[in-house]
Amino acid sequence: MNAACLIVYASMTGNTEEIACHIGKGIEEAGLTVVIKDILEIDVEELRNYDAILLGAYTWGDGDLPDEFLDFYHEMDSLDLTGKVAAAFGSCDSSYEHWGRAVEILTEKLVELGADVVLDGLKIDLVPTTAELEQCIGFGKLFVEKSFLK
Ligand SMILES: Cc1cc2nc3c(=O)[nH]c(=O)nc-3n(C[C@H](O)[C@H](O)[C@H](O)COP(=O)(O)O)c2cc1C
Repeated sequence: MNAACLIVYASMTGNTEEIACHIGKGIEEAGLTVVIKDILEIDVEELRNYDAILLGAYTWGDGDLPDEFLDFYHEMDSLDLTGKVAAAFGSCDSSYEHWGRAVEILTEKLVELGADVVLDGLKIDLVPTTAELEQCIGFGKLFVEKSFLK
């Protein structure tokens, strides 16, 4: 397998970043290479270079995407993601009414642009526990299995 995999995340206090890194670990353990980028260091055009795209964001405001994700989110509309596999993830807080809504917003955008979303979005409450970090690794492995080992 030599599929190219990209993880893009937004993280204010580090939780979603930690989730991203562990999903990346799972993808690598499943045999693929992965590039992990902060939302602030990527241009939307780069998505064209990858076969697999995972987008991660914490939920902000009242069930919103983080502000730093908004430009990228709107610029994504110039892309056709048909033929690519994808998934979304993020840290959130179940004490809020719109729990992890950002994960759903990203999933909906990926579907709208034609990507094949192979897994339900992964929502982790606040700081991931050791068990949840294992779950993130498992999510990465399952993503590869569902995407490339069918
Ligand atoms: C002002 C504010 C608004 C938030 N709104 C929501 C929300 O609507 N839904 C939710 O699930 N979490 C919400 N959160 C919780 C964050 O998503 C949560 O703290 C998350 O762990 C932050 O992830 P990060 O470490 O990757 O930045 C909010 C947090 C803050 C500070």
